[in-house]
Amino acid sequence: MGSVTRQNQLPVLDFTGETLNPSSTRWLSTREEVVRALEEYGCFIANYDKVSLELHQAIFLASQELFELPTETKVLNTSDSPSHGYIAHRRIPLLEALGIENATTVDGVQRFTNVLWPNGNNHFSETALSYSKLVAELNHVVMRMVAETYGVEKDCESLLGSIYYLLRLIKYRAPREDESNVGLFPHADQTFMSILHQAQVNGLEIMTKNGDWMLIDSLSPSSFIVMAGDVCMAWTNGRIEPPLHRVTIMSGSEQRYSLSLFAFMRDVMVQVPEKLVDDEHPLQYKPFDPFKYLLFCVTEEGQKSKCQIKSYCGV
Ligand SMILES: O=C(O)CCC(=O)C(=O)O
Ligand SMILES: [Fe+2]
Repeated sequence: MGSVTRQNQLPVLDFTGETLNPSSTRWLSTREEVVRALEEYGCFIANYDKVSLELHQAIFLASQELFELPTETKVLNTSDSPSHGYIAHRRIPLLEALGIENATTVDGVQRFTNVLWPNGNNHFSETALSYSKLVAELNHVVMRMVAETYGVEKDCESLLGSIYYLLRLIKYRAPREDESNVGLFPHADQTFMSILHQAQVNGLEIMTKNGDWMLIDSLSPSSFIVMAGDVCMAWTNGRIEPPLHRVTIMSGSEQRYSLSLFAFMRDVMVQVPEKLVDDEHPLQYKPFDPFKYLLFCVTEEGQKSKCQIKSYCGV
């Protein structure tokens, strides 16, 4: 695999003001750029200022406060779904993560807060909920733009109704001299779409189509990385491929805090829209249940697979 390029080559697309209005010309031009970026890189940087600087600061402060809780408390955040609860890998000692299931709903956030702070923590709940809702809006905009560009709006409607969001709060500590600097091994997300956001410390690297690792840096508080997942690849019949990405933490750096808002789907069968199948693009994926796909990924067969989504539902 190639070396890491420092240059941030990802397209930066504007999602402020007029762009967010579906009847504006900026919406139309942006939707073309969205699809071009997703087809080329599987991701792009969105400049999105609906998350204010205050909210950006508040959510990362809330995250710091959360990780300061004792481990006995953090492990109480369990889930039936793989990797949705508390993660502290022995294989990757630098990483610690907590997931809030149904993070765009009052119930989901309350449930999480009640487990971690039995005496309540309204400030945390309100911050996590506002953040998740605003970032989920960005995901909706991107999904609509993709659907419109491919002319498959109707097919997209049922998917939009079946989305649930997981907000994963992540903390990486810096490695000691004798430790590996792996924060997260190379992987593609099992989501439809993921929206990543970070505090000041870099570490995220994304693989380009020619096999180079590209360090994502110079991000501002209004920068969000919008990244396709496996389910999006299947739905678009392979047009949009999720990028491999990893996290590398420099020794001597500060702790790194990041957030992933994951769009997963439940109670729906994902099926390639008819319009996306033709002689040039023969059907590549059978209809599948994206929730069962998550369960497949943690089976022995899923773990061994080089491309899990193809093993699960590839034609
Ligand atoms: O920490 C990051 O920036 C990336 C996190 C990530 O890739 C994930 O949670 O799947
Ligand atoms: Fe990821």
